[in-house]
Amino acid sequence: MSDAYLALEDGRVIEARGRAPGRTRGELVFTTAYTGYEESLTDPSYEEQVLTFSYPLIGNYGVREERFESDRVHPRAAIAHEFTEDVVEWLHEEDVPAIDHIDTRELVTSIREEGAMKCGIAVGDDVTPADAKAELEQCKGMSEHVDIGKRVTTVEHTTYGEGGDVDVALIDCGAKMSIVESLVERDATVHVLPYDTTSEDLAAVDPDLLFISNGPGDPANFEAAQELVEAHVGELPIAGICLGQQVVARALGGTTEKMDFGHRGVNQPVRDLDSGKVVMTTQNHGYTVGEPGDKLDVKQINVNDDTAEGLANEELDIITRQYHPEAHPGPHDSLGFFDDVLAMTDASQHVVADD
Ligand SMILES: NC(=O)CC[C@H](N)C(=O)O
Repeated sequence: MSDAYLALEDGRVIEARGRAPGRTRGELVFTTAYTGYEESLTDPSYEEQVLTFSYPLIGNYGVREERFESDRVHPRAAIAHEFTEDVVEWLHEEDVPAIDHIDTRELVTSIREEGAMKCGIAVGDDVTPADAKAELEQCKGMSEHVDIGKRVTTVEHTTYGEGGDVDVALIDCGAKMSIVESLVERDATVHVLPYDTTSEDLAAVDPDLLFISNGPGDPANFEAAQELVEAHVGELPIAGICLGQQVVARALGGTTEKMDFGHRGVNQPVRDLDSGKVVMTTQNHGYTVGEPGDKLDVKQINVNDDTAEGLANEELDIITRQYHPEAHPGPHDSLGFFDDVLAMTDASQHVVADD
């Protein structure tokens, strides 16, 4: 008998050691990041997912709030080969089930071979394999979480960096705090606005730049953000990170598709097609832009699988990234993205589209 079970969509039930109790379900994914567990666990893009760490020891440098990317833990459960007491205590307080003493190498291989899959987890003194299976049966696919934006967005307009040089409207589809900080550090005033902000709401802010944030789930479920991009393209410079890139692409006639197991880690190589330069990037996504549409050019690609990592339209003042240039966690290679984005707000550079 064990005190923790993980039921997988492929029919297996795996025994583990229970570290934080509870019963839950979600899409089982993995990250290869070897640092940054505080940032990953508080990244809103992990909402409705169960996060497996492929790095075997998680928690070796403690838990500090100043590293958090949001005010709570977002994955529904966490899995590692070994969690330290610090992390276990934190997940316990946050009511997030955690399991370890599990063969994560084998689990990650299964996800790579079979794709991200639904799972159910049951942790506690009296749990049985049937409890984990019952959770699995109730697990929805990612795209079925149509209201996912509501659970991760700000409720009201919040301003950071008052009195800055430019006003950025950041549509919060589940934004990481370090995106806000990266802009404020560069003297922007950041208006964090709800995911369902309308054009009328945006007019009240009168921003110099429209920025669509990262966020969880299927970009097709962020219709309001897509409509904002459609309404303001050519009139405002537009930027996007991760889900933001996907939303911008969809708004301009592009398509998005689900990947088999996604990209999650801090060493994803990306090639810039103009310069030929390769940078290491932080990533966390399960969807990707398929066709960019005829208004956007693919400017950067993933070295491993050629998927679109950066899109742009210089005349319309649009730049997006599939990866996370804010680098929390991860390498600082692409922090210059924020300078490029803010440079678009320079009126002398901004050409208004005439179609
Ligand atoms: N980090 C993100 O913004 C993730 C984007 C989207 N939810 C995906 O999984 O592809």
